Amino acid sequence: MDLVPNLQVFEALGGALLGAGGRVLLRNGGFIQLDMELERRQAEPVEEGGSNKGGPRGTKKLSRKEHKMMNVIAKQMNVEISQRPSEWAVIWGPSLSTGTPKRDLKKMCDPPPVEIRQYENKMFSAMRFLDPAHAAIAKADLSGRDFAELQTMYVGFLGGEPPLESIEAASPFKVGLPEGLELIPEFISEEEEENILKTLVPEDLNGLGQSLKRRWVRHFGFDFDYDTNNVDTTKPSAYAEFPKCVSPVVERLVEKNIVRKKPEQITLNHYLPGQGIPPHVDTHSPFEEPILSLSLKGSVVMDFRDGIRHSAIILPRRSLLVMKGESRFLWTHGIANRTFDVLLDVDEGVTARPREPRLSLTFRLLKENKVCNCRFPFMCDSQKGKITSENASNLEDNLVHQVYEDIAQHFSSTRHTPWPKIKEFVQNLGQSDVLLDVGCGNGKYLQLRGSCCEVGTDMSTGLLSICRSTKNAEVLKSNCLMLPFKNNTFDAIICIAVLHHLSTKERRLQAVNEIFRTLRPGGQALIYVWAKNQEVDETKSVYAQKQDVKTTSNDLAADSKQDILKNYTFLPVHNRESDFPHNDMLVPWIKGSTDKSEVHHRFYHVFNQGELEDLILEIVPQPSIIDSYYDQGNWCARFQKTHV
Ligand SMILES: O=C(O)CCC(=O)C(=O)O
Ligand SMILES: [Fe+2]
Ligand SMILES: [Zn+2]
Repeated sequence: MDLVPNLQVFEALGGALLGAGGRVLLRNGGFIQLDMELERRQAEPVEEGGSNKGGPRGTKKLSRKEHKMMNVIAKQMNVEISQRPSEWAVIWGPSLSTGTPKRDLKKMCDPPPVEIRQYENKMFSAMRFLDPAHAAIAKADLSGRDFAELQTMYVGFLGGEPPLESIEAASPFKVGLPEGLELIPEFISEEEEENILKTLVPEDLNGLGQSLKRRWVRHFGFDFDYDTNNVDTTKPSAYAEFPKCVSPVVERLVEKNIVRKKPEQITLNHYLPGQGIPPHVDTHSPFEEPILSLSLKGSVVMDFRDGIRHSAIILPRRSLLVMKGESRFLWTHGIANRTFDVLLDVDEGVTARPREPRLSLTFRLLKENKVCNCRFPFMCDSQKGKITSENASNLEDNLVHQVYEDIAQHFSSTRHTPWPKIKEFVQNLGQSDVLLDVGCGNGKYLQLRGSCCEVGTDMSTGLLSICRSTKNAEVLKSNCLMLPFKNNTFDAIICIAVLHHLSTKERRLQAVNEIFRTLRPGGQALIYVWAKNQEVDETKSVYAQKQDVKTTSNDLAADSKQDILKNYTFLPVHNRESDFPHNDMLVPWIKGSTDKSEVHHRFYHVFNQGELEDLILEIVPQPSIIDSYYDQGNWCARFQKTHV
């Protein structure tokens, strides 16, 4: 019997999704711990009758652990565990969470189960055998064995029937098709596909494409700029001509009236298993509807989301996806970074299917007037409200200052540990150096040097009183745009996680100017701001790793404490599943326990790489930046005021 099933999937898991500590990235962006006991187990001596690899473990230990696992499963399934063999058994390990197809699970048992049920985001599968004796054999064979080196399998018997598989979990259309979406199967023939794949092989396009974090892209007609999410129509792409192999496709699009004119722009995306594209809406103003995506080489599940609605749609190879109406302008579309998809198979029911490499061609039609008049103003770059110098101060009052008043206690309770590099900066100052902390919050960077002269400023009265009561710190209420200090006062200034709450560039410059003005010549300042990019070298920041509650721009007002948000529907709400798609966003703060939690939204301007340095260099004469780096989701810069 094959005891290491589906190695391929697991290798892929290990390569792409297995994070530190044996964590597996879930489809919803969270993590599950693959085997919390792995390290402990390996350190333990092997009991009699057990081996550390492959074979069943010491029976006593096994049964204790197994008992625990079965209790967990029983609770989740709402089915009793039976001590005696029964026709239904449950196995911990191979499951939808590990991307194990049912056929692989069948192969592990001899005799095989006649039915398998799997559940989304669950680490177990239920198996029905023809005879309870077969279930007993499966338990004897599999319980306590390693599953592809990653975890131990446990098997138990069920006292009743397990829940039915939820069709919801993997239905191609969880909530039905988004309005305006159409999928045309077999839009191109196998020969046409082969012809395109022969010409557009990513490896052959040396230097012509762009390697993005999670996929490889190349543009035809006009380049697509991922910073602005727009095309520059004044500059045709270096490869303006469409390749000949796509001509039949373009002609067919017009012939079949799918488009009213020939598309002017094509984006080629190439995805390896584990890769994807973050949820997004193609910017409205540059492109008219429809937007088209042709799938080649491999199939994939594409997720459409509209606030709380989610529709997962299988895109078979050679099919054409046509996005019009709501599906074009309102719903986001994206492909999760995973090595397998969970889907509903006619024969197998809910099951996992390993991903294959996939190539897609997105066809877009340029809009002549570059103005969109769609019905979804809050999703529309043409109709969105804007942050202006007139409303910026109000916006910060409502979406920053007021929020920190409301969450002061809870916020402070989550902010204990000083970050090492900031602590180091402060502790390297001389005993007589005077330090200013602009936006000091609960004062976690104050008094790291014993009783030195330090001043903190903040806009939150709540946080300032925490500074006073817990540290007896010298703090005062003041806006970083207008520091109440004379020129050239401080030996050092820190400004941590403050500038990203300012809503226009002018105001961010003003704050840097205030830091520069109050710093003495020769003094140094350290600034931290939140980065748009929350993942560097495949490592997510602590923020990006946490699971979030469901909040989207559309149910904004619904579960938020802030009535005022109606005035700011043009600001999208970030959800942690994806990178920040925009620089200016609302970030939810969840206050309280899960069932009685309140959601507060704070305004953030997240910084692009290099943006902080550029800001500093507009104010501070060169050479001044001594150090700049990325630290846990933040861009950081240290500069010195040169002697004048
Ligand atoms: O790969 C796909 O089918 C989608 C690509 C896409 O959404 C895009 O390029 O904007
Ligand atoms: Fe797109
Ligand atoms: Zn629009």
